[in-house]
Amino acid sequence: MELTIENIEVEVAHQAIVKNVTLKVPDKQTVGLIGANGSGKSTLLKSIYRSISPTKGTIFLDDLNVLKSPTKEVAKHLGVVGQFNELNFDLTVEQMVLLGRTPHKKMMESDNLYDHQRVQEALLRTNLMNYKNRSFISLSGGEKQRVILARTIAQEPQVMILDEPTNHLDIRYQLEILTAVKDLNITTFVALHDLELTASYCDYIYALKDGELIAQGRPEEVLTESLITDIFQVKCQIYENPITKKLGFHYSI
Ligand SMILES: Nc1ncnc2c1ncn2[C@@H]1O[C@H](COP(=O)(O)OP(=O)(O)OP(=O)(O)O)[C@@H](O)[C@H]1O
Repeated sequence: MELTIENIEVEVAHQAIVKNVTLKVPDKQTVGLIGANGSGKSTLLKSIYRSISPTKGTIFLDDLNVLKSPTKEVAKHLGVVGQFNELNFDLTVEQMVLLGRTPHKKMMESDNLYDHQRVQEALLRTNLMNYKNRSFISLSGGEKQRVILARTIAQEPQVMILDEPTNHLDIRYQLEILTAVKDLNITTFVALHDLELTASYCDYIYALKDGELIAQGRPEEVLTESLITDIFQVKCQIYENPITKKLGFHYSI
């Protein structure tokens, strides 16, 4: 399923935060979104999953008009791993992951064997089998992040949006989470701060500055020393990592 965003503008308090953004995430590709703090990444992602209404523009999942379709219809196809995962009420990890099945259920329909199988598979993929009876609010930030990913996997979306999914995660889980997402082999649009992870996991990258897209292309095309200096206001040297053979970055001020 392809995600197509055209001419999206988002204003907050009469100020343009996202300015005329047009982009595409092709079927089964992993596309990254990079930009400094405050550049508008979360706001753009929120407009896709309808947590914020854009003032202008269109968003399509293939030919499904996201901004004009019922939320439940969109949720059958679009999964989200957002930045903040706090709850005011408590659920076990397993119950939390089971919530991912909600878009596929009719009102009052009970959970069936297929739903429970999806939950078990999601718990396995995120290494959470031993946590399934734990209370969600007692978990660490990184554990919560993995539960939210498991919930999204159980949802079986064809398109996934992730806003800084590696926040709170130690190195092992950063790699595990991104690998788990990649293994789903679905259309993925992900905001990331870590440029090495971005370079190794993304097929294509968009760079946002002050709400505008200023570059796009394959990682080695977009991640240049001058672009990184422009976006993040740091000096940067790029090298080939001798072990991974992928892009490595050295920063200084
Ligand atoms: N509800 C709001 N009211 C006022 N300003 C807002 C609101 N939401 C976002 N902004 C502002 O919009 C800008 C973009 O914020 P956004 O969260 O999209 O940035 P970001 O690129 O995701 O940043 P980060 O990397 O820090 O997560 C920021 O300057 C932020 O302060």
